[in-house]
Amino acid sequence: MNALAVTGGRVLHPDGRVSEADVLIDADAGRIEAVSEDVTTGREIARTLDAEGGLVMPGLVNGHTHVSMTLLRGHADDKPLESWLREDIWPVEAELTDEDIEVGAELGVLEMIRSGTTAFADMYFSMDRVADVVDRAGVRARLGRGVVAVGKDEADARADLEGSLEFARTYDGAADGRIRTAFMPHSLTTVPEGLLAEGIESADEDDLWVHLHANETMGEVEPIVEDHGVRPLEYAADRGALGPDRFLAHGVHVDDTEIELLAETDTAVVHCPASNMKLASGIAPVQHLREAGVTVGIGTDGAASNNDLDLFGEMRDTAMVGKIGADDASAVPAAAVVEMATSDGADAIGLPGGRIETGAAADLIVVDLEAPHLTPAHDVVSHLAYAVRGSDVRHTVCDGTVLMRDREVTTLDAAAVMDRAAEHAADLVARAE
Ligand SMILES: N[C@@H](CCSC[C@H]1O[C@@H](n2cnc3c(=O)[nH]cnc32)[C@H](O)[C@@H]1O)C(=O)O
Ligand SMILES: [Zn+2]
Repeated sequence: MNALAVTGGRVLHPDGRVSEADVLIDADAGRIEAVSEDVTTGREIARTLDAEGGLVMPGLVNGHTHVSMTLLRGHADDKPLESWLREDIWPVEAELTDEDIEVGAELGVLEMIRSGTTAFADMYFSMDRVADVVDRAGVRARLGRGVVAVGKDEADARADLEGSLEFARTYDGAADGRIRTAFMPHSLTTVPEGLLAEGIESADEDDLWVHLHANETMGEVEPIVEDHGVRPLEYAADRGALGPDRFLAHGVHVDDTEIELLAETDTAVVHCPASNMKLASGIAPVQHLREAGVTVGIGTDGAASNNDLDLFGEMRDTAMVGKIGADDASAVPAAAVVEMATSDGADAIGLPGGRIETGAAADLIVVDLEAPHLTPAHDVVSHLAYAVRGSDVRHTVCDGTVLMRDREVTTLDAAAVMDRAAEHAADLVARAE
């Protein structure tokens, strides 16, 4: 066995307990072999990661993003979804080249590795380039090409749809299985009903997952109710968009019947609190969704509506806005938020990881707990939800491979990635003006 040992720290167990333990990893198999005190005794250990003064926990799962949008970080702020997309984002996205997308994905993945995210779900264009970055950087991802029909003629919209299915078929299982895919219609209002139903039927024939934005703003809910006389998620269910191998981003404006429908169909929701606050979309009923038995993950959404990809910030936002939304300070407690960012997130997007236990995927991080803002440590789980920042992550491991050691990313050249991204972003915005 090519043994990697994470030693000297405390471990966050799947039941939320924290205890002193080492973690033994089979680096070739990408699997956790043992979680116990002193895993090194009597064993030949090829490499060690020092977790002294730190917490070993599952790598975080960013359940919904558009990773290459890092190039648009800070480009257009302070607007609601519809006008933000149409007036600011889509015109710039029309100028994106394949290389821009690759460079933006490198920047986003670099940021995620440095803030403890080991898996993410991504919807964007030129996804072969994003897949290449995921492969090189060593993270795990569920990737899909977004389908948008608005502003396109029938032939172009159909080509977009075929492209999404084709990408999903071709790349599922790539990067030694670290890449999984999905058919990704953008939303219920940007893809017409015929195309939506047809695309989902084709996806089902090939056992592909499905991911879309749903019930993000009232502006998306109202036209569906007006045109079809049903709530958006009833409309979605009738077109095959709900089920255990599907997940929705946002789910902000969902009523009781829709929450029931999500639970019955075992459809997961990825909550994106920062994006929902920044675009003033509304407050998702996270406590209510969880109580109804819906699997809820957490996502940053794109960097243009966040504006970072730090899932620790997102955990804090999830707890805070969850309480305001429920008008109850005991709603969405720290432990729930940690679950949503780890095991529930992994389940929501259907990737391995999210648990530190024997037999689980070796996707884990070490969080440094020795810092003023983390002192005293009455309750480590509380710190994870409320006080830890992405910059407190010391090491990041995915699929048994060390992606960051002592804050040094090993799979990407951080300085070069940042330079290239800044240059491409400036050119991109200049072209669009
Ligand atoms: N093939 C499609 C690409 C769609 S990718 C996904 C899209 O989602 C957009 N997006 C980013 N954040 C959000 C959000 O919060 N809600 C809805 N769409 C978003 C993003 O800008 C991108 O255009 C096309 O030809 O247009
Ligand atoms: Zn989105």
